[in-house]
Amino acid sequence: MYHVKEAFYTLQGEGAQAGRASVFCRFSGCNLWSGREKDRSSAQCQFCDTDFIGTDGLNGGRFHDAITLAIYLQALWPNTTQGTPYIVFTGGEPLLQLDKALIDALHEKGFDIAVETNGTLPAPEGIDWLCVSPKGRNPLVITQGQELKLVYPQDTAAPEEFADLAFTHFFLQPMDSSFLADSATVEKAVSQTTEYCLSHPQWRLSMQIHKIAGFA
Ligand SMILES: C[S@@+](CC[C@H](N)C(=O)[O-])C[C@H]1O[C@@H](n2cnc3c(N)ncnc32)[C@H](O)[C@@H]1O
Ligand SMILES: Nc1nc2[nH]cc(C(=O)O)c2c(=O)[nH]1
Ligand code: SF4
Ligand SMILES: [Mg+2]
Repeated sequence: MYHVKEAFYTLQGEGAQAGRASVFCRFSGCNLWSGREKDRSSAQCQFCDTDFIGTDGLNGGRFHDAITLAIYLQALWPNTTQGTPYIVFTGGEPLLQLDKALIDALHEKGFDIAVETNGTLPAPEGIDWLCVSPKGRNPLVITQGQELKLVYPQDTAAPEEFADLAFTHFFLQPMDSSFLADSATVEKAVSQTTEYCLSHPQWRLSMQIHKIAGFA
């Protein structure tokens, strides 16, 4: 059984594929936070910007098997022959649920498959675009992929710790803390990130363009 918080068609807002038309499938649940505000300060990941509890979001629900979910997700892609269909699995932590059966079912329908993961769980085979976003001291079990996208700054996860891993692209994404009780300003995180990228040209700035442009 797959638990999906929400699913929708939008533009990828982050990283090297930013601007690309994508079906997003947000799985429910995460291994680094319960998703409840009362648990945030004791969670292994404390700056999450996402509601991933339950199945009550747009197009959310429980899906019994891979074929049923793949048909449901395919219907969110427009009826066109233009471009390669692209799906992004996120969450919550998608690697708690994404499996080979669902990957195979979507490949069969012509999709390229992207995953946004915290990198602490093993990935099934067949993912076309793997984006790992380390969280504090939580050890990575995935140390290679297409994209390493670090939220910056994090006290306990400096870019230098990840710079030698086998990723094609290295991004720093300013921490959005606007929703946190003791929020530092987002502008400060953006300027710190900018400074870091200017002095360490291996890294590129990833702005969350969906938040700037105001789409999902
Ligand atoms: C909500 S997470 C879900 C996927 C996975 N659990 C992960 O952490 O990568 C999706 C992306 O948003 C990023 N993100 C989460 N909270 C953020 C924040 N407050 N500011 C900037 N990016 C954030 C994550 O690092 C990740 O790259
Ligand atoms: N447009 C858009 N792009 C995104 N890239 C990563 C997202 C995520 O929440 O994983 C996300 C999201 O929620 N919306
Ligand atoms: S690991 Fe990802 S989904 Fe889980 S709490 Fe952190 S940012 Fe949110
Ligand atoms: Mg998001």
